[in-house]
Amino acid sequence: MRVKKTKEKKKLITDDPVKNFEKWKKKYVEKKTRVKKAKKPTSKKRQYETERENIQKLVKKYSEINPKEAVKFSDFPLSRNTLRGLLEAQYRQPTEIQRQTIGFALQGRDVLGAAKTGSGKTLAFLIPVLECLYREQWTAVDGLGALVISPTRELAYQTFQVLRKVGKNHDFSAGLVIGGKDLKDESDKIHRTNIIICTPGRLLQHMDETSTFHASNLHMLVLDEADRILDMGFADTLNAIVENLPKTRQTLLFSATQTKSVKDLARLSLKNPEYVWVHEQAKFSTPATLEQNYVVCELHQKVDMLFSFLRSHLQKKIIVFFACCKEVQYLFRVFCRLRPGISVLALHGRQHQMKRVEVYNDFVRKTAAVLFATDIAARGLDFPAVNWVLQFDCPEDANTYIHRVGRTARYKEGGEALLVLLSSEEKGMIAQLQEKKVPINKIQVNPEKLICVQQKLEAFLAQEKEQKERAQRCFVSYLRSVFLMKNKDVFDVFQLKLPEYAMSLGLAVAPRVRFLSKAQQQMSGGVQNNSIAAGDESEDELKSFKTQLKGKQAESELSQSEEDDGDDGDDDEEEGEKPAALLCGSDDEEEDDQKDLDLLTVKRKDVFSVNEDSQTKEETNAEEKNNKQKESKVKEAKKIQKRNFKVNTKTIFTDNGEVLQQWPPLQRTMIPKGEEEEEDDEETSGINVEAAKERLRKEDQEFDKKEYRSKIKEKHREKRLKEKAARREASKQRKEKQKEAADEDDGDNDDDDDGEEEVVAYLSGVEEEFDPSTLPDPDKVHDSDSSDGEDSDASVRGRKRSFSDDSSDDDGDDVQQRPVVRKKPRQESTVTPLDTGLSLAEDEELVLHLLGSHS
Ligand SMILES: Nc1ncnc2c1ncn2[C@@H]1O[C@H](COP(=O)(O)OP(=O)(O)OP(=O)(O)O)[C@@H](O)[C@H]1O
Repeated sequence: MRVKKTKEKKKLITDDPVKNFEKWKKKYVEKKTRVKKAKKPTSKKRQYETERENIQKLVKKYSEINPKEAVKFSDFPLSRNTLRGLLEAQYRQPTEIQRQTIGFALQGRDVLGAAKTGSGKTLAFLIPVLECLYREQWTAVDGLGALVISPTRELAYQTFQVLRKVGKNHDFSAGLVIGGKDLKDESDKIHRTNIIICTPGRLLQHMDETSTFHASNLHMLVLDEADRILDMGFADTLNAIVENLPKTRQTLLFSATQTKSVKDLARLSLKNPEYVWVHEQAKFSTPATLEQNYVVCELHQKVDMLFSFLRSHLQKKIIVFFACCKEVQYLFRVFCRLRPGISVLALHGRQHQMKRVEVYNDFVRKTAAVLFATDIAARGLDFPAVNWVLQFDCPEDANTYIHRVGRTARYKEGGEALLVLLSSEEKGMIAQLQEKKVPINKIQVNPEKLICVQQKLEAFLAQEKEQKERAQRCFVSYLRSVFLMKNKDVFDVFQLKLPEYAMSLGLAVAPRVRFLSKAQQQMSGGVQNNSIAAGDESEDELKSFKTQLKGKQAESELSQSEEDDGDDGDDDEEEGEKPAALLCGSDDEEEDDQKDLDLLTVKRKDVFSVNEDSQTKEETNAEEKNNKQKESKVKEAKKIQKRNFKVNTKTIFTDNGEVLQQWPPLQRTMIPKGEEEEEDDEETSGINVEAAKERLRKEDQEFDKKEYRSKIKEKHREKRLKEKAARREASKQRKEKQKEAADEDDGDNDDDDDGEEEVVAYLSGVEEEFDPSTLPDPDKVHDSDSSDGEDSDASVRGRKRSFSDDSSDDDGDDVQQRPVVRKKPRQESTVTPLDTGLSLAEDEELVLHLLGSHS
């Protein structure tokens, strides 16, 4: 049946193809328009609606989140893009802090999260950030939606990298806003950025200076290392930032050492925040996989100890923490030269941004290396597989200790930490650590295993003045950092043995540390009286020093120190005095370092000029005073010069009463003594400019005269030589003619020998007036191009040899050059005709007779 039907159909088609085509076409067009109609409007709507439906579904689930049941990230109501990002970055299961905080954050609650170092706090806030903007369907035109503030550039950079990895499937734009980068470039893009990871100083700078930048739409604010950002160092900056943010935002605070200060939290206007202390009930506040020890040693043993430690841990990845930049700078350099057998890197706040990133990436990649660092590397940095953290200098407090050691033993890995303490620091520091639940054991250093490097350092310093200056700055800077520490139970600068410490750095003598002697004076209460007596020190110095002694100031400087733009007091000082350095990441270390050796100067507390009034007044007063002083000194000097005073004169007499000058040494002049007009001027070390000019003028004249005379002499000499050569040539020609006439075989070489030296001298002396006609005939016997007497002797010797030994190989050239001469034996050329006293005819007869008788 079926076969029959198809046959009939085929027949129909073949019967009327046009009809069939029309029919098919009609059907096709109908179908196409139907599909078009059905597809076009609904597809757009559906996509939009699907997204909204998805979001609604997710939001509905928020209230059902049970952290205990969340084993995988997919157990949380997260967007598909976020889940894909996590999976692609190999994050499958949430850590404890992530499990406990993500739910609250998704629900829109303010969160205070605390968990041990290396426990995954970064993702605990980045996931809610992504979800928040996804929920709002954020786009570029909406501007800034979420803000993450980090205390250091390196940490901001690291967080930015994690965000890029996890959030790569979303369409939001993210930006890294930190100091040391091109401000203009940032300004151009910042208004289109949805998520900003930043350091506080740079963010505030944009808020102040970039007109297109505003944060009025901000939905979420995150403070990473919140306790650090909320402490005094950033207080003013943070207050200013918060003022620019909308109050309706959600705020998340994370740290391993979370603040509970109500006052701090009030500043952020948190609304009913959720406290999440993951390890509150834990026995210890540091990772369980971390082994911690400390040693007590003398200050002057520390460098040897560090070197010995490195020598015995060559295959490890180590971070060494120091108290200040200049220690890192000096010890990094000398350790590179000491070649401990492991690569040494340095990271501190005085490096240019490019260098900082380079070092950071370098250390991330390396499997065995040691990084010398200040506390800019103490918080948050996630260098993979660090085996050891060595604290060369005692940390400021227990919290700093916890963050420093937290650079190892991260996320289930193991690690070791060693703290080096001075005996004066031991009691106070260990008590603090115990209070913070840090398990730490005391171990001993084996003195026999210590490698002494002092002599090598001394040798380096003897070779390089720059290194010596670095050592001096390191010395002063360390003492200053100890001096400025708040906790005086732990840090007592007056207990330190300074000469020994200086020697351990390779210095022969301990540099003078003025702030210490002044502090001592002040402690003994004698500063007021002494300040008047000490006439050599300016009032400004004294004033700045007094301010320095005020604890509050020091505190602020120290806490400020961790910000990326500087990590010890010096850096802040640099920033304060040169705001430009903050913008371009300037590294003007030498100039600033010099100050260390001189005097401890006050650093600015309010780096961002929030409390401008009182402070700037003080500063401008001091500046004005300084300028006035400088001006008056210049004026005074000019006055002295005008009055022709003799300044700085020191006269020493010999036993015989003759005047001796020791310093400055007498300047030797070309002018004979008798000609000097103002000879007595030289007795002074001051300079009489007019007299000096006059003397220079005379010396120039004298020099010109001498030059002129020598040129004239030279010309005369040339003339004489030319004449001589011409005479010689004439006599040669005459002789040749005579010889031709007298005897064909007569030789003519002898004269040339004595003149050869002079010819050479002539050629080299006055090249421009060279006259080829003065040269000896090249066809004659001349075998030497020699230009000195010795060579010309040699040529003579060579010629003699060639005459005496024709077959000699050595003289082959001579043989070729002088075929004619060699045919004639030298003796024959000297035979003179015998004078018989007869006539020519008689002589002929006599010869014939003799020949006849002889034959
Ligand atoms: N869910 C996860 N699964 C696997 N690894 C994770 C997870 N979360 C975080 N990590 C890894 O753990 C390490 C530490 O994470 P993170 O830097 O966020 O710790 P942290 O708590 O912020 O440390 P710190 O207190 O020192 O800042 C990182 O290498 C990170 O990749």
